[in-house]
Amino acid sequence: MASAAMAGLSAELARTARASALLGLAGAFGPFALVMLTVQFYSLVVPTGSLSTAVGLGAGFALVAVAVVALTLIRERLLLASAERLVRRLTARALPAATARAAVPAAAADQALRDIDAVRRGVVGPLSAIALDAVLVPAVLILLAIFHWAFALFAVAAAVVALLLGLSAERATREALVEANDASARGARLVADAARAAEAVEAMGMLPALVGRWARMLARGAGGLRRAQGTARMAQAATATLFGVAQGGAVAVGVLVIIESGSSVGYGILAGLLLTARVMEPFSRIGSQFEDAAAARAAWRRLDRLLAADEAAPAPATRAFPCPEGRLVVEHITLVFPGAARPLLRDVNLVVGPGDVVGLAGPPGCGKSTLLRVLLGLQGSNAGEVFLDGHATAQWDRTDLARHIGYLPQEPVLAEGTVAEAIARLEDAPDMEAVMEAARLAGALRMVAGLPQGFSTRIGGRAVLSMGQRQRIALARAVYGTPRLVLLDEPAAFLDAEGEVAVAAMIAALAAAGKAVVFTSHREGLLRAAGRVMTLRDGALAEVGERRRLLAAPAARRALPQPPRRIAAPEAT
Ligand SMILES: Nc1ncnc2c1ncn2[C@@H]1O[C@H](COP(=O)(O)OP(=O)(O)OP(=O)(O)O)[C@@H](O)[C@H]1O
Repeated sequence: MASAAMAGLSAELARTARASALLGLAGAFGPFALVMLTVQFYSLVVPTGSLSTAVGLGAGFALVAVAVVALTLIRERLLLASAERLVRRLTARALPAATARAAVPAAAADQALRDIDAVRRGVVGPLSAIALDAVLVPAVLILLAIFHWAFALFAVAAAVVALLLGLSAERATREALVEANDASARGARLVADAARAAEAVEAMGMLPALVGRWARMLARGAGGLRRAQGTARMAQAATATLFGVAQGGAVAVGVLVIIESGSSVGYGILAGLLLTARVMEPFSRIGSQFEDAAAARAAWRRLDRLLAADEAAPAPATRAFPCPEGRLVVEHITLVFPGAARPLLRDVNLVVGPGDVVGLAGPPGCGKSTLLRVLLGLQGSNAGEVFLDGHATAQWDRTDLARHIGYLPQEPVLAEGTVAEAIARLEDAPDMEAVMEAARLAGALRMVAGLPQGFSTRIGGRAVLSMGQRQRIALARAVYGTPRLVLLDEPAAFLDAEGEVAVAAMIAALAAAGKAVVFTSHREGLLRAAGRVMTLRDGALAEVGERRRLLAAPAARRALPQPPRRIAAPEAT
């Protein structure tokens, strides 16, 4: 299944290839002229010893050489510009598609970027140069025919043999090389995942098992790869031999031409030699490029599959909407992950008005984080819709919607930069007053003040922050600016009791300021900060009754009428 995006890119590449080929044809007059000048040198200067003719021919030679270099440079520029455009457009399409669909977005994005690079190398690498040089062949053949039809015929035969050799070797190695490349991409994904959990891998002795898996994955493609590489090398050696034989053959043809025409003109042989080499040259280079070609082809296929899946579930056209209140309405959301036996979310309905605080509880894996991702529009659903102030979030332009939303993901990953930049959502010139206000609200001011350079401390590199410190900065980022809807996934997961109190205070302050707040938590203490507590059970969202909530609170439990205490009878002996 070819994606429309890749079909469009491939049509654009074809246009670039045609333009480059035309430039190449124009450039073909260069080698043509160079051969003619070389031949003239032998026929005019060698017998007469005329210095002025030699100088004139030398000047002509230099002029033509400069023109050839200029044309080659223009062609290279054209290819580079085209590759750059291709990379830009592919990145803009493939990166969001990869991260939106993958279970581990960072690894998927990494793979997509590596694939884009492999495609780029395919466009600007030696393979495209060979293809473009091959378009010169007809021009050189015409030139050969001018000397003698026998040269042209011989060169055509030699080129056809070289081409057949290259194509059959390519066909024999193609699948194995593409498969090996896919296996290596899967192995790279495994390593990327492992690197993210490097400490757990080492601490729990999982390294040998991981290395074993990786080796098995590579071994699956290795047999085919070895055979393919063997075939490719043989084809390369055969082409090199053919190249040598063709050179000798051109001399033989030249000799035959001289004998047949009865002339003693030696320059015919020279021209034949030079031009036959020119015809054979692009074909002789094919053999060494199979692996790069397979890597580019495999990368292109993976990107094509990714974009085709993205196009099968197209993102609707979006626009900006006003968000004066921040009223969240969730209607009949149902979500079934592909391959799952049951829906993770089943007809979920929820209304969160300005100043409302909803706590989401439920056992691990029941779908709390996924529901938050659906509310954010990061995860689609099979049915139902999410509205903010009456506008479907699916139709909302993401950048515009993001201004009205604060989000704390479960894993507080922070981008490289200063603490202030991280809180200000990577704005180039953060509004320090707003940054400090967000940090104050998130209870992070004291912690940031204790960092070596306060808000200017760089995150990443050697400045390693604890999970708790990162979570506080990520909380400040969530409330930075003027979000109307704040969604927090386990906001106190990495904090101590004092931190939990600070988060509860932050939630209360957000509610007092009229923000709609939804947060997930396993902590009963924090859930008490919610006006309503909902649980997800078997995909259905239900409100926890007031009495059960109070029962969960130790202070309130004492205030409630207690059921008569039953004293356990001693066990019968
Ligand atoms: N993109 C996805 N594709 C397939 N399954 C997924 C995807 N994302 C999440 N799941 C599955 O959905 C289930 C719910 O995950 P989720 O993280 O929403 O649970 P949770 O209630 O937040 O759990 P916890 O309390 O442990 O954080 C899990 O079994 C998870 O594997």
